[in-house]
Amino acid sequence: MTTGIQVRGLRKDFPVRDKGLFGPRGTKRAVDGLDLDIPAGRITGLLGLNGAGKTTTIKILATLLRPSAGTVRVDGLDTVADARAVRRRINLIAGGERMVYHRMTGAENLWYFGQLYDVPRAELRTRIAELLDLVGLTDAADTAVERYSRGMTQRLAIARGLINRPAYLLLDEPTLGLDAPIARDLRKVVAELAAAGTGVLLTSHYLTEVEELCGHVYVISEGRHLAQGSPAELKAATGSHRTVRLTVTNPGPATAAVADRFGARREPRPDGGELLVLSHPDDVAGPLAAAIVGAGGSIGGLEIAEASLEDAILRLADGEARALAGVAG
Ligand SMILES: Nc1ncnc2c1ncn2[C@@H]1O[C@H](COP(=O)(O)OP(=O)(O)OP(=O)(O)O)[C@@H](O)[C@H]1O
Repeated sequence: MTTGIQVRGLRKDFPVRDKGLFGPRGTKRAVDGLDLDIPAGRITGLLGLNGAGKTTTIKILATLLRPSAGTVRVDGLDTVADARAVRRRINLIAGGERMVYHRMTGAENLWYFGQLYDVPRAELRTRIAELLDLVGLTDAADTAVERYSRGMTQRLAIARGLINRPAYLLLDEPTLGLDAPIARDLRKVVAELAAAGTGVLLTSHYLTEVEELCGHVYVISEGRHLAQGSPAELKAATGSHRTVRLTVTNPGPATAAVADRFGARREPRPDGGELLVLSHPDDVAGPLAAAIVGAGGSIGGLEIAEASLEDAILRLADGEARALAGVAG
């Protein structure tokens, strides 16, 4: 049996009316021929630009929407033909959406969703206790959700997403609006689940989160594939480099020549010093500093900023905007 989630040629068209309720009918293509592979035991990222179609894709994977064309297979099962069996294998946690019932207590919600996911009753009671403990809601188990804070509600949504011990977990902005310590705990739980074999698909606007968790990332734009690779590969492919900032307190012609030789930009400082800024794929901070000292320069400060996935995505977005506008990159 093939394991993992395979998305092939996925397309989703939504019917829309151009002008108001009685305007001409048209279609909005939200997803346009996507191929994705989400293996078990890994965290795969899905990042998007320009109304990318991430939420639509995730809803199709979760069997909540039918594709207009293409297929999604979960451990070989089709999300349309075998929807029930697929639902037992997957679960969805969406930040910012109403995933739980506000009139019920936390424990009642988990009981309800546990039954919906066919969790055996004998197992359900202990499972609920474990999950409430995991998300720090044991003390609030019997409080109605309408009295929960936003963070507590989101934590309950996380417990709900794990109630059926899903083989695949779909996370759509799971840390949206969460306090930093809770977001950090959630990242830890997700990493542990993946290490234990769960396949995870993660979308997040917090790119440091994606960079920390995801081994492989797909970048999509307007429903189409734009790029894929590990965060390191995406950074390399887009030329996103680490940046070195070195302050020379006594700049002169000799240090300027060194800066030019390394291709560093020189920025005068109000105190008479000079800031050298250099982006480079290699670790050049040491050689640059040594050459400056060798040329009689004194170093007032040295900062190294690692290239981030955010830089890479911004570069991809920029390239995409140029392509859309017909400007040569
Ligand atoms: N039910 C719908 N009817 C018509 N158009 C829709 C519908 N749902 C989504 N769209 C459109 O499809 C495109 C993709 O939407 P989707 O919500 O999947 O994107 P997204 O990548 O999740 O975006 P965001 O990051 O802003 O949440 C958008 O242009 C959106 O307006």
